[in-house]
Amino acid sequence: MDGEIRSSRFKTICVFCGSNSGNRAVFSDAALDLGRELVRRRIYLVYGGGSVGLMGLISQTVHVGGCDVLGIIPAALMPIEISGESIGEVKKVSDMHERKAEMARRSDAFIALPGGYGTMEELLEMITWSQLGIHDKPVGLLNVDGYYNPLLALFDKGVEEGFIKPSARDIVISAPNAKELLDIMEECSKTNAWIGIAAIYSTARASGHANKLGTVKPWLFHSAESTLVSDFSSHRMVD
Ligand SMILES: CC(C)=CCNc1ncnc2c1ncn2[C@@H]1O[C@H](COP(=O)(O)O)[C@@H](O)[C@H]1O
Repeated sequence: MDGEIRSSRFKTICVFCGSNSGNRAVFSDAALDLGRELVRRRIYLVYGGGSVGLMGLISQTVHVGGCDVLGIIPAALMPIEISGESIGEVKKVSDMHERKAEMARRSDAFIALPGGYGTMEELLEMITWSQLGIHDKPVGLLNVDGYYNPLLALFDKGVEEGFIKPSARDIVISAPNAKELLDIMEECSKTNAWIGIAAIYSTARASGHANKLGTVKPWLFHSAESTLVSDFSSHRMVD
């Protein structure tokens, strides 16, 4: 990563990630790298509010880099022996449901790093809310060292077996590293047609023609799904 500061279309991104660090350094490295990439683009972080696992690594990196960090944490997880010392601003909420709604309301986009059930549940909920038109914000998956390949294969199986619409499969934007993921998400959010653009990117990546994407006309791919109204248009960091 170069040190150059870049502006971003996103003011705030919510990152879902493991409360553990995983068994291999590649996962910690990816959390630190995503944190640095957010700082480089001057993007605020919304996260689960703990200092354990990958959550702690990314929040520390963004905070030290000088960008705002907002942890949203249910009262039951607040004791320091459970979640560790929180970093930056902390908002206490009553339960996990309120936490997710608050995270979604305050963010312009979502990214999932590797994690366990908690991370997968948060990711799946944001995908589902996008499918239902509850929000229209990009959902990114940082597929570190292929960690999420089995989940992506399950999504493909869902399409093949008729449980997931092909257009809904493209809600998830995945990439192997933070820079590539954020570049694609920024490109996709330029118009409301990001679902269509994401599909073009994934097809181009698969065929090795990603460098020709500069010729894509975003308006060609405007999808009906993308015009649905968002309940979460407000994204101020502080009430
Ligand atoms: C009781 C207990 C095990 C607490 C561990 N400490 C935690 N502190 C804060 N948020 C957490 C914690 N464990 C899970 N989460 C929530 O679940 C997600 C991660 O779960 P997981 O590690 O992927 O599955 C986080 O994004 C967070 O929203």
